[in-house]
Amino acid sequence: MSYINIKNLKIYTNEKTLVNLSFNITNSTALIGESGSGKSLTLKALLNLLPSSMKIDKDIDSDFELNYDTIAFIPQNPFTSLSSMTKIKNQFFCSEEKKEEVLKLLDLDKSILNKFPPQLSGGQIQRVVIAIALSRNAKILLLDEPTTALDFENKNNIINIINDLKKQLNVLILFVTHDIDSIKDICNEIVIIKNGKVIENGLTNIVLSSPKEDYTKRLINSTFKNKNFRN
Ligand SMILES: Nc1ncnc2c1ncn2[C@@H]1O[C@H](COP(=O)(O)OP(=O)(O)OP(=O)(O)O)[C@@H](O)[C@H]1O
Repeated sequence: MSYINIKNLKIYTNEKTLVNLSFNITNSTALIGESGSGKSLTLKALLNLLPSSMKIDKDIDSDFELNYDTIAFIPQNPFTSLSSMTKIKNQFFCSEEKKEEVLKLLDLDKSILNKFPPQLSGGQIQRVVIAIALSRNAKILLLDEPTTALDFENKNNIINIINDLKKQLNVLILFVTHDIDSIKDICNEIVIIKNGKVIENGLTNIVLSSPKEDYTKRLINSTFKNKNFRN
């Protein structure tokens, strides 16, 4: 299995430090925090997409180069990452065999290749975006709140699919969300952040069953409340 060791990541402007943290991704890591805690900036730093007004100091060790080919980014709103006027088959850049192989992994029928994105459901679009990412043989999936825009059924589908992929493929996962419920079965490690700093981290089942910090307890409780509300 590959690894990414974020020894230090500091993101700052002339006025203040927004993110200053370190954590490892050795299998599947969830990055959890309330709004404004620095989740998106951390992802953008890994993708080299920070705005030019921000400065960055980073010391990252990994056993592969982090670039467009090795990082697959699954955005919060997958609709924006496909071209709506282009058939799905023309949004892949790989062999026909590879297309069929990744569609199968994502439980998508190959008839989808001849459709345009607006003809698909939100859950199908999400899976197509992941299929395209996997067709590039990415080594890490960066998932930015991938369940937020989905309804309850599609959300469960995508969680099951990510879980299956994790078992079948040798791919690292960094799953960013404020919804702890969606990661508890996927990510073996959890990193809780607040104001750009790590508050608590460790194995998911341990942190969730005996959180040390009040902030973590609050996040867990709010997830629990939301779950009751949704059901
Ligand atoms: N372009 C920017 N210029 C200045 N500050 C910014 C900029 N983008 C984000 N910030 C600040 O950096 C901090 C972290 O923001 P970030 O978007 O990473 O939070 P987040 O955890 O992803 O929140 P959310 O869950 O709401 O998406 C916040 O205080 C935010 O106001």
